[in-house]
Amino acid sequence: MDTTTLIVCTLLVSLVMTLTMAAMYFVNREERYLLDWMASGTFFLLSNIVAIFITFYQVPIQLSLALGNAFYIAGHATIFSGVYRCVYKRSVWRLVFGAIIAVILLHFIPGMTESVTTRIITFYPIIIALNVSTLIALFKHRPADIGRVYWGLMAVLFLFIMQLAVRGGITLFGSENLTLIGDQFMQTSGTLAVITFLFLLTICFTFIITWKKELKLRRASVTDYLTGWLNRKALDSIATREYERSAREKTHLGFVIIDIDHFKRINDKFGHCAGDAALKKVTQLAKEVIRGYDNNFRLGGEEFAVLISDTDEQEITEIAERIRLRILQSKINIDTSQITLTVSVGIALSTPLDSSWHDTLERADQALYEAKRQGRNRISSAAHMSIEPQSQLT
Ligand SMILES: Nc1nc2c(ncn2[C@@H]2O[C@H](COP(=O)(O)OP(=O)(O)OP(=O)(O)O)[C@@H](O)[C@H]2O)c(=O)[nH]1
Repeated sequence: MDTTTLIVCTLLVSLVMTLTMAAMYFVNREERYLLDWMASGTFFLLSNIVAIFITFYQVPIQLSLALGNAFYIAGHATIFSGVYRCVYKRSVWRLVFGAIIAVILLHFIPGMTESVTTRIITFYPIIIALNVSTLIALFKHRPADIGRVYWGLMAVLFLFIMQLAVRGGITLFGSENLTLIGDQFMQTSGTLAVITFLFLLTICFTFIITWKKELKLRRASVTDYLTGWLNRKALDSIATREYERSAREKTHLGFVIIDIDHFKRINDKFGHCAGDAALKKVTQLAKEVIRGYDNNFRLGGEEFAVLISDTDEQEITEIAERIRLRILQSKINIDTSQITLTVSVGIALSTPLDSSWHDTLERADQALYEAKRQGRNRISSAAHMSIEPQSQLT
């Protein structure tokens, strides 16, 4: 393939990458790493525009090469900065500017403009280092739900690094006098590798953003927007799963149901918005004393539940008491006032008589109403009440 066709093909793929990232950013404004990847496509595009100028016009060769290579390496640096921002929420644009300036300055070293081999030996390690850094950043950051999404991008980066290493090795250790065919082969294979790389990068980036969006939607569909606690839909699937596990492992599943006392008075006195803020604060306080792996749900209104797996009466009572005391001992700011809220708590453990988790929850609910009946701001346990599981009642 002739040089011009290759450059035009690379230019078009860079353009597609830039426009795809721009379109993605247009509909996902909060995902700012898309701007880095859009900049990456733009840098690759600019490096190809410079290559076209070098091919067709009499331009100052040293400056053109410096700019072309600086843009090309900036393209790789912004892939890294986008990935870094995507997984660590931090920008590394200083590195991008540093790379651009370093590459431009390196072109003023004597011999750099004249020798392709010197340029390959100088710049390949920089490109490899940037892509290895991207790979490491992805590899080190693998939260369970999203990690899989990065495997495709990691594979593409790995293959690109490998071909760079091989081509760099051939240049370094191969024949000193590259033939014209050898030269053309190196050039053609190198440019085709870049075209494939940019094409696959665009697919991987699009996949990452689409999947992240999908996960966000899935999470939102099971989360209560006000408190951030899980909603009833989530309760259904998580409680079913945990109940079946506890039955299999012959352990107890526990429910702690929390209900804010006299919450209606807060709404009546301070208004619904203040009531919302109080609900948020109460759930934050409770969360501080709930273990990270326990699931917490908003059942509706001012009623909440904590689902505790593999537990016993003593442990569940301690958790309930920690929640009650944390809320009781905290001052909650509403408008200019500071108020203290109390909660009533009902607890229940699953028993062999339960036919499903609904029975356990029902008993915890009845225990809660017992706590209310006894004067509120207290814990009541289904174990100390003679409540039959709902499914046993006729
Ligand atoms: N601000 C706000 N209030 C809510 C929300 N959901 C339910 N409520 C209010 O919570 C109050 C619950 O009142 P009640 O069921 O009478 O219970 P209570 O006043 O807490 O009294 P006890 O539970 O018997 O101690 C009602 O006034 C509801 O309007 C919400 O999302 N935001």
